[in-house]
Amino acid sequence: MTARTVIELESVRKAFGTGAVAVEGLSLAVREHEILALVGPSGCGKSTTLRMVNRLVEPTSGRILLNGEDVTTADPVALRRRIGYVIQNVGLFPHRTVEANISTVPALLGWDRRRTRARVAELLELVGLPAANFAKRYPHELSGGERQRIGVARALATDPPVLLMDEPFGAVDPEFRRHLQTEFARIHRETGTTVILVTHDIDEAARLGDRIAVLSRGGTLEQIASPLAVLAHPASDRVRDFIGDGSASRMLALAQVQAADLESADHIVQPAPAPVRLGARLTDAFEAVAALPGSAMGRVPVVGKSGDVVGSLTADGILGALRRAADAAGAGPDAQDAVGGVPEDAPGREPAV
Ligand SMILES: Nc1ncnc2c1ncn2[C@@H]1O[C@H](COP(=O)(O)OP(=O)(O)OP(=O)(O)O)[C@@H](O)[C@H]1O
Repeated sequence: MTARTVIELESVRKAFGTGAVAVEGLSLAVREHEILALVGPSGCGKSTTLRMVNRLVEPTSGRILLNGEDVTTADPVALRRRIGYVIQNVGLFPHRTVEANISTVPALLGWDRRRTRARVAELLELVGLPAANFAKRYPHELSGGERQRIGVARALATDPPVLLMDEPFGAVDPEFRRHLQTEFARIHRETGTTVILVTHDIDEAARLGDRIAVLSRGGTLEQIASPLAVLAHPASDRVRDFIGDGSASRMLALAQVQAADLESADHIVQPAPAPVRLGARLTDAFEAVAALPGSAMGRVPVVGKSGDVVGSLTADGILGALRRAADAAGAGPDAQDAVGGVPEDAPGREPAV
């Protein structure tokens, strides 16, 4: 089945008055419910691309369609109410409470108090900041991470079908950033909103993105594919340079232990070491094998859903699994989607957060 396209950019170009061409002939399609991570080096046109979707920036030429409708002919205010927007440092109104901040768009739409209050409570619950503790606070009474989550709640207030996020976790320290990414992956699973996420961080893109679009200078699309396909088969030297080192460890975090990677359970030395689950991330399997005592002969048992041992795994098996995942990513439908086009549905995967 082919996923529905929600946002489509057709040969979009943006030249600023200064003569700077931020985006040149960019075509890409964003599928319903996916997180498309837009990555690339500083100044390659990521933010400009995002801001053209909600008309904070007007394209010089080309078309941008939202559910098949040309956004350049839509009323910009009405358009922005249908598209949530989250930026670094959030931009909460400092003199308004959390509740009032989240209620901004519902108030503009004339929602009554009861409906608005119920929605605020629901959203605060969703982002893990219960209304009883947080609704009446002011932004300066929150940590940076809490403000960021309020920004997400505010952007989701009227349940927009599309969410644009520009470096949403950029302002928080790396450890908490990881936590917010995990939280956001959960929120996304619950809401199913279609998301374009701008980030310069390939790890964030690989963790959160269903697909990654890699741009190079001048808003040129180098590759659009699943995280595994981008890591295993970079489409150009520019993509390779952008990804840098560490692809193998990133791929370990994305690929899973599958039945095809297992050897017989007969070779497991007794007493059996703690098992790894079928479907676990290869990173977890790798750590389990690395932590084995010498007596285990480098082999961990693997259990299925019911907890029964279904086979065993060694370091060689993990390498084989990594190769299989890389090959599958290269052969998958997304691999053909090197530049533009509307690829077929990718197989669903659990976020690697
Ligand atoms: N309002 C503007 N006027 C003139 N040039 C601009 C304007 N906004 C962006 N640019 C230029 O367009 C190019 C793309 O900028 P953009 O902010 O979209 O890049 P980016 O990939 O989001 O960068 P970063 O990762 O550093 O935020 C840059 O060369 C930038 O200087």
